[in-house]
Amino acid sequence: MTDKMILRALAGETLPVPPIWMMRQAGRYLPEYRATRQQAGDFLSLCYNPELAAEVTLQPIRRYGFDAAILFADILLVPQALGADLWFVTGEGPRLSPIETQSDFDKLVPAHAIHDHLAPVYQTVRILRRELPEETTLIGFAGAPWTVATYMIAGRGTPDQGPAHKMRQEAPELFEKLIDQIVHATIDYLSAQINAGAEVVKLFDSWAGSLEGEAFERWSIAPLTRITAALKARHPGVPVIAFPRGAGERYAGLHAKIGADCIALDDGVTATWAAEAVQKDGCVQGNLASSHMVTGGDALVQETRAIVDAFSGGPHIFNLGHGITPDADPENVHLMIDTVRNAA
Ligand SMILES: Cc1c2[nH]c(c1CCC(=O)O)Cc1[nH]c(c(CCC(=O)O)c1C)Cc1[nH]c(c(CCC(=O)O)c1C)Cc1[nH]c(c(C)c1CCC(=O)O)C2
Repeated sequence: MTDKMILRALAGETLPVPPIWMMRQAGRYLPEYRATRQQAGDFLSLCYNPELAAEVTLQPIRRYGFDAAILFADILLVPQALGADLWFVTGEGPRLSPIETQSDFDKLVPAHAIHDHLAPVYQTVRILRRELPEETTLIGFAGAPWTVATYMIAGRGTPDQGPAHKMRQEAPELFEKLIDQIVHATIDYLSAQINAGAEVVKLFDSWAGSLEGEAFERWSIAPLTRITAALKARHPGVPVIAFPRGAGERYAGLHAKIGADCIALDDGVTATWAAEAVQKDGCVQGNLASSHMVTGGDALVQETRAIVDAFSGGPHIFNLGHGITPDADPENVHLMIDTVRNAA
């Protein structure tokens, strides 16, 4: 039996104090992150510099003693490894060469050919397994196919994922080929992260909520299920966390459908509802609104306690409902952690 709290929760154990980590815990709200990012030059150079990527991964562990570290990288490294151009525009976000036609798609490399490009990421994982404290779990991750496809098709972030919705409706064969390619690349990528030392993997489907009805099942849940099944076949015993953000009531039943060990919840659902509807099937992660990391105070303490309390009857990993934002106050993170660890 492992001593690592995150692995115990993922195995279905109800713990007296939930383990805790935070999405985007290595990020711009931390002065030490901003300093290392500047040393690297820019965000992508930081992602591909194993020593510095490991350093920023470790910073929030040193500062806060979280129970898990998440590999520092980005979901858009996979499209880049598949052959898309990728760059970040300061203050605006990512830009990629868009996939609009069959001939754009034909220029991508095969899924198995991504590893040379992604080798620095695997090296970051190896460094982290050496450097992390014994009690800290290392989480690897990738974007889910639907979310990754929304960026590849539009060539940027979009408010409504319009271009991807248009392609799935108007060029379904091309869209399906693209999803398939990302499914295969993601299986290989996460498998390589696990071989390098990742102990848990998480799939981020940040835009799952924009899919409705049958499309949600087909383009969010089915790819998550395929990836999870393939990873379970190759790496039995390595837990998978699935995060179909914005699923709302459709979070119910997802453990069984996806075959995931844990379902990560955003703050669009209440903890009391999710304890009944989702946690009854297995471990849940979440779901404090990240705005509390900006505003702090009594509201943060009350809401943190309410979430810990609602999920206290089953396996739970405390987290935010989405990533911490650059305007967050690092002191509020201490307040959240102290509240979680003293609330039980
Ligand atoms: C959609 C998405 C992306 N990246 C990611 C998602 C899915 C989760 C989510 O919905 O937030 C996931 C991600 N991005 C990053 C991580 C590292 C691990 C972590 O600390 O959580 C993870 C897990 C680092 C990052 N990825 C990015 C930053 C900020 C870059 C910087 O330092 O300037 C970090 C720390 C940049 C990024 N990367 C992406 C966008 C849209 C942006 C720009 C928006 C922004 O600036 O916050 C794509």
